[in-house]
Amino acid sequence: MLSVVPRPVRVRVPAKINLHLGVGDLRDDGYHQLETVFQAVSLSDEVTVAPADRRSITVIGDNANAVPTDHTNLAWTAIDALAAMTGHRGEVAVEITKGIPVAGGMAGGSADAAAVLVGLTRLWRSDIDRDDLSSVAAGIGSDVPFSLRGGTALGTGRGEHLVGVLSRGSFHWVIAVAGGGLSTPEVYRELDHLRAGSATGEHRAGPPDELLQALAAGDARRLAPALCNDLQPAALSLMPTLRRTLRAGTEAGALAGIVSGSGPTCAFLCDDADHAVDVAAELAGAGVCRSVRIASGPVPGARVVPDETIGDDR
Ligand SMILES: C[C@@](CO)(OP(=O)(O)O)[C@H](O)COP(=O)(O)OP(=O)(O)OC[C@H]1O[C@@H](n2ccc(N)nc2=O)[C@H](O)[C@@H]1O
Ligand SMILES: Nc1ncnc2c1ncn2[C@@H]1O[C@H](COP(=O)(O)OP(=O)(O)O)[C@@H](O)[C@H]1O
Repeated sequence: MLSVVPRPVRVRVPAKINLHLGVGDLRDDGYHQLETVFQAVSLSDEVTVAPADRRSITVIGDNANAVPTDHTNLAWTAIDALAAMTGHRGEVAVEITKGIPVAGGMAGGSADAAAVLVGLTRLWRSDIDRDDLSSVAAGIGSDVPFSLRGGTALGTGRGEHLVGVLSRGSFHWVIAVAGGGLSTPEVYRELDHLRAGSATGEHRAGPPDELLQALAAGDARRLAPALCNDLQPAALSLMPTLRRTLRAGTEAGALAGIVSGSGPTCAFLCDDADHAVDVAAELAGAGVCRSVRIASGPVPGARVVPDETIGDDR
């Protein structure tokens, strides 16, 4: 009998910035209660899944040698999770092209896991609805459901419970990629440590009401002062050079700068695309980061790339 080998499936998946990251108490399960507003931005990874005799992960692109290719890669966890759900053996070849900074606070590993879930659902012709896929995603990591969904969303719980947020138009960002990475658990631990040692009472983000209104209005000038990240002091404590990066971004004319998630990537909000080009050029000359990128958001979450568009700019 003639058997047809399914064609490889290519998925594009975005990075995220936390526009608001309110960190609450440490829970009994070791996670912190969050209130966060995610925005997916146009830095992306591309992940191809293909049938194979045995499982493999290869990683290419920016800083690829810092990414594991064994069971500690979140893409591997995602294969296990979907294979268990569908009864497949999980023998697939995964190729990841990194465009998202590694260990940068932009959810690069989560993005690859989300991309594998979308790619394998297509490759295996599985009939799984988005809600079920989102539950599988949450079991892999707190940020994975947002990488699936994309757009702009409010995340609660440990970040995995999402509701969409109204966001008008596009926002334009300059992204400063740092020379090294920061470990997410270490940054959360540092925050607990700073909070425990604070004699004057710790600062915690309030509700993101003003930020949500600025998003709905599509008003970057109103959004700028509303950006906030409770993890920022912890990231700055572990990597003090980030203060210079943040200062250089605002001196270069950005409306505001913020550490992205657990860092160390910094994101600078600009008025429009032309303004972002100007700020990026100035920041690149300041020598305060490894590389400078331009991005806009919101963009969609993990999506299969139609064959005819493969090779487009990412
Ligand atoms: C900080 C954030 C902000 O969006 O992203 P990054 O900056 O890392 O991309 C997220 O909370 C990271 O989410 P993610 O990277 O998926 O974390 P997980 O794998 O679920 O958890 C890794 C570890 O981070 C800590 N953690 C994570 C989420 C959370 N709400 N509270 C926590 O304390 C815990 O120590 C946990 O063991
Ligand atoms: N597919 C992946 N891409 C990047 N890093 C990964 C991946 N899978 C596992 N990791 C590990 O996760 C760590 C955090 O990476 P990443 O998800 O990019 O950052 P962050 O958690 O700051 O958003 C990396 O140092 C790496 O060891």
